[in-house]
Amino acid sequence: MSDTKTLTGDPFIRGLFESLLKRRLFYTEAFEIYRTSGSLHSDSRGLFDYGPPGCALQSNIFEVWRRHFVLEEDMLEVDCTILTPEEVFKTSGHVDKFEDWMCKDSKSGDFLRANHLIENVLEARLKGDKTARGVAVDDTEKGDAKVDAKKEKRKIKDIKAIDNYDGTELGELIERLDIRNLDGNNKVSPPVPFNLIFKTTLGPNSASPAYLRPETAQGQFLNFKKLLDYNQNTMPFASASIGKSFRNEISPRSGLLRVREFLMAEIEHFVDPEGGKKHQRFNEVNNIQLNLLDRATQLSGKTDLRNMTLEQAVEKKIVDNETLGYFLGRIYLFLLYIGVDKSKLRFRQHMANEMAHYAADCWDAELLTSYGWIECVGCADRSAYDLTVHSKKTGGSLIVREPRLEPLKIEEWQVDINKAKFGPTFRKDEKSVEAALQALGQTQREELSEVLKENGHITIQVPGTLPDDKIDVSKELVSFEKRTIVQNTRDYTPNVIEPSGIGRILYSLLEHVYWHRPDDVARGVLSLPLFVAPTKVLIVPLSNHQTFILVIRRVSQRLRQFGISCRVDDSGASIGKRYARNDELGIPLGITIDFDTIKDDSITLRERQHETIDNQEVWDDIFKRLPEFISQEGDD
Ligand SMILES: Nc1ncnc2c1ncn2[C@@H]1O[C@H](COP(=O)(O)OP(=O)(O)OP(=O)(O)O)[C@@H](O)[C@H]1O
Repeated sequence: MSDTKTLTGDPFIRGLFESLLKRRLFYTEAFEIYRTSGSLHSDSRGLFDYGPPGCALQSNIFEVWRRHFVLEEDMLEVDCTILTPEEVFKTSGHVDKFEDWMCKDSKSGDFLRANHLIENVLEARLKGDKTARGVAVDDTEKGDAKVDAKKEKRKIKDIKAIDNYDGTELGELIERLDIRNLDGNNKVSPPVPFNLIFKTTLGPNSASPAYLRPETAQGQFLNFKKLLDYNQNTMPFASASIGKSFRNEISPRSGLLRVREFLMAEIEHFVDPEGGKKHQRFNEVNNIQLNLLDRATQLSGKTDLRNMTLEQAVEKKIVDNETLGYFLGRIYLFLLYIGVDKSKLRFRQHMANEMAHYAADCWDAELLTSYGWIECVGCADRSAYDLTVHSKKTGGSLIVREPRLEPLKIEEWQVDINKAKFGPTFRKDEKSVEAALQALGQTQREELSEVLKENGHITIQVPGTLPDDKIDVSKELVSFEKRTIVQNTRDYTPNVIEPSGIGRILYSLLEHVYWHRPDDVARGVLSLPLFVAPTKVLIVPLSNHQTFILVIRRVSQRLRQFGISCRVDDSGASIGKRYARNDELGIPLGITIDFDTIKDDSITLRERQHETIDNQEVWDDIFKRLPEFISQEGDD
């Protein structure tokens, strides 16, 4: 657990905070009554239900996300299917590579994610936690093992090298440092790979394997051509999607931060790879100052943040390009808008070994929580990888064709096929042989034309042909010739910049806005900004007399007509108590209905904190009209 502070500088106590969220039904563990009855296996963890304030908060955050990104940037929103046939995830690489390394506790049978286990044990050892000491460490007491733990921890935690360790490397560390399960100090098995995607089948005959998507991105890539047409063939453009994703996390132990079913909001911004990936609106964010933890700093083993403007970061090539920089700026503005604490936000660049091999650059917006710095939004330059692999696999065109301002003349080696003889010679293999010839690069074509001249035939690789995937093609069937080609159009596969995240933001935001009054530690306050607060107004009547009931009904109806959510607390508790109780729900405004209200329609309006309210004019207008809401005249 990381030692974080609340808004008021008090130590953050996770137990109290989580009890508030559960007590006020922000969320609850799914199937809880089955779990408490003992009839569920512990493997069913990592699944949660949101209650009324959790749902409202989530949908308000989405609403802001939609307005901030989709509407503001004119993005093309899609809602793609979750169930995905195996072919798609085989091509994208998820079936083979979407894996984490897993160990098993030799006694309890618990499964543990190997890299997290090592990180947690080393961190605990460095804090002097005796239960985290394996036998080897006990033997050497303060000696080498502690030094080892320090050295390894720095390498692993700060340089994030461990994210790319393979099973052998993780196994070697576990063995050498005698890493054991923190829960019970039992030895663990050597790590084995575990694929995180949930498998199922489509249709009754189970012959069509499918998966629940672990990200929303692939659906957006597969619809690229249609979206480009919809966008009247204009580049650049972005698609966006909000929806559920599923990952069979090995050990979902960090509450809402690591769950098996979560909401994802992903943007795929398609951009021309030529011209330095400039962004037309970069000037709108270039002065934003970000706290960056760049690759070079991490390589030197440090975690100092570099504060600089986005303009400087892109100029110095710390951030690879303007488009990536633009989205970092937009993510920053979004996070601050919904109430994230600026001092607990940093942007961390991925180390080369953390990124997918095709990624050009990648940054995570990380939020400081009691679980440490948590990746909440990833922002990656995925290059042209996904569109290229899907296009290669299916033959479908996922490219942009643009008219050239000036026709381009180029000399190119062409493949000429003698159609009349080709078919009868290769029969069923005709298409594959032709495809293999057309797939030859310029240099290969030039070399093979020489071979053809000398030997009268060439041998080429054609996958799937007998006996050994190799085919002889004679000079009667094919020839190579260099010709000048005039190109009036330009074809290219766009690169993709992808900001992705959302589920983890909700929990981290709640940690950031949580605090308690000095005299009431058990009762917390959630200082959520007005626009994301689940309920906007608390109505507190001073009496339960019939005349009050009518006024309360009228006020709450009027507020709802305006789309303003409200909640009435007409319990007998004191006003102060009632406000304090509802501060736990993050309600920013309160209306007290008192005896003056009955007499002259006046009300007392309470603002939880004298904070600046976003969109001040709208609220000024509402405040001005509040008396009107409660006046008799407007009564139906
Ligand atoms: N198990 C999860 N629970 C909640 N949100 C998640 C989970 N896994 C990923 N996310 C969210 O999806 C975003 C993109 O996922 P990405 O694939 O980059 O995560 P990751 O690097 O695999 O995460 P980790 O290494 O922590 O497992 C993350 O920034 C995070 O907001």
